[in-house]
Amino acid sequence: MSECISLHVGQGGIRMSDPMWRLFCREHEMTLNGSHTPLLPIPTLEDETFYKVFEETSQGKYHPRALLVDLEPTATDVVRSGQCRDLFVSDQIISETGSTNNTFFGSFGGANHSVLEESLDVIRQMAESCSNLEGFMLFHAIGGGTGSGLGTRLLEELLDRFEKSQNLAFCVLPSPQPQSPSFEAFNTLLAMNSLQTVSHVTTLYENAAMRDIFEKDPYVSTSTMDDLNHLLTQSISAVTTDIRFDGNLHPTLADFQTNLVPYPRFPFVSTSFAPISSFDRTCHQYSVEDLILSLPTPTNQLATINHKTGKIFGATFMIRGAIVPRDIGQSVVMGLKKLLTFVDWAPTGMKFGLNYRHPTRLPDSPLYSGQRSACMLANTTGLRPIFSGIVEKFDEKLGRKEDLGRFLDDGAEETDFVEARESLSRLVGDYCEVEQEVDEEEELQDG
Ligand SMILES: Nc1nc2c(ncn2[C@@H]2O[C@H](COP(=O)(O)OP(=O)(O)OP(=O)(O)O)[C@@H](O)[C@H]2O)c(=O)[nH]1
Repeated sequence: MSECISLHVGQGGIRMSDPMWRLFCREHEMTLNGSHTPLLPIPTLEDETFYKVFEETSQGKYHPRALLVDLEPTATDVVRSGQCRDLFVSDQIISETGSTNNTFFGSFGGANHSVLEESLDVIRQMAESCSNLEGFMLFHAIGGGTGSGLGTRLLEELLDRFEKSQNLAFCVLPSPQPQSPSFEAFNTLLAMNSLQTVSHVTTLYENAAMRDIFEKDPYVSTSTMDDLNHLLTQSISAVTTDIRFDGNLHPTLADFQTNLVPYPRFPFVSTSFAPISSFDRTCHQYSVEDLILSLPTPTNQLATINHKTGKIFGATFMIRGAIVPRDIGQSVVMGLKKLLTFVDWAPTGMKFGLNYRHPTRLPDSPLYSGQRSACMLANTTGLRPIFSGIVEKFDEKLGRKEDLGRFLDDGAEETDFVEARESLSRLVGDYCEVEQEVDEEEELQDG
C-alpha cells in the first residue's frame, strides 16, 4: 500500500478543500463525520485505494490524509464551522492570527517560520503513519503570499526530507486585470519560478479562463468563487481518479511525471475537462468521442492554452464512467491528431486511461456530471502566453516601489526578482524554439 498526503495552503487552497473532500467522501462512500457509509462493509486494509487518501483515527473514524494551513484564520475558521468540521481533526488545521496580503518572501522564509515548523511537524507525523508514503499533492492559489510562498517552501522542504517522494501541484493563477495589485504579479512570478524547480508536475488553472467558461454557458448567469471551486473539484477528481481507484494510467504520483514531463524544466501542464455544463442539461448524454474531441476547445480548458500554435510534449486522457475500450477507436485518435500537434521526439505522446468509476457531483454544484467524463492533461508549449503574460505583468508593476519595498523588507533581494524573471523568460524562449522547430519540420515535409 502507498499513501498520498494533500496540502491545502493559503486561503484559495483551503477554500478548494471543502468541495474537494466532500466529493471525495461521496466517491469513497464516506460520511462527512468521518464514518464509512453504514450499509457498506468497513474498509479493510486490502482496500488500498481507500487508505491512500484516508486514514483511520484511534476512535475508529476516518479522516483525509491532509493538512490545511494559512497565515490568517478566515478560511480555516470556515472549515472549522462548515460541513467538513467533523472530517478533519484539529491538528490538521493550522492557522495564525496574522494578516492577509502577505508577500511570497514573508511566507517563504523568516517571518512565519513557526507555521512552517508546525506544518512540517504535522506532515512528519502523518508520514509516520503511512506504510509507504508515495508523495504530496499541493493545492494553492499563487496570487497571495501564503499560497505562493509557504506552498512552494513546503514542497522544497519535503523534497529534502522525503527524498523518494513525488509531488503534484494544483496551482491557481490570478486573473490578470489592469487594476490587479502589484503584489499578485510579484508573488506569481516568484512562485512559478520556484515551482519550476521544486514541483515534479504542476497543473495550471486560471480563474479568468474558468470564469469565461461559465460566462459562455447559456444556462449560467453568473459565476461565483464557489462555482469555480466546484469546477476545479470536478477536474481534480478526474485527475486523481486513477490514484484513488487504482487505474491504469496514473496509479501513482510518479506516473504523472513519467507520462507527461520529458525534462524536469518543463513540469507545467494544462488541464481540460468535459463535460462542463450546467445542471439544467441533465438529459443530454455525451458520447465518449464527443467528450474527448471537445477537450482541446477553449470552453473546456481550465487555463488559456493555444492549441493551434502549441506543440505537445505529452498528453494523457482520462476517461471515466460508462465506457468500453472500443469507444476509443481510430476516429478519436485521428480526430485528436487534427486538433493537436505533437513534437516528434515526444517519448510518451498520447496515452489513454479508462476508469469505470462513474463521475459524481455534489448537490450544491451548478455542474452536471453525467454518466461519463473526460479529462486531458497536456504538457504543451501552448502554455507560453501564460508565462509571457506573467513576465509582462511583472514588468508593468515593477515601478511600484512601495510594493517592491514590502518584499525587500520581508527578506527578498532584487536579484531574486531578476533571476525569477530570467528563468521564466528562458522558459518562454524554450517554448518558442520548440514551436519553430516543429513548424520548420512540417514545412519541409509538406515539400
Ligand atoms: N479558484 C479560487 N481562487 C481563489 C479562491 N480564493 C482566493 N483565490 C485566488 O487566490 C489569489 C489570492 O490568494 P489567496 O489564496 O486568497 O491568498 P493567500 O495565499 O492566503 O495569501 P495571503 O492572504 O496574501 O497571505 C487571488 O488570485 C484569488 O483570486 C478560491 O476559493 N478559489
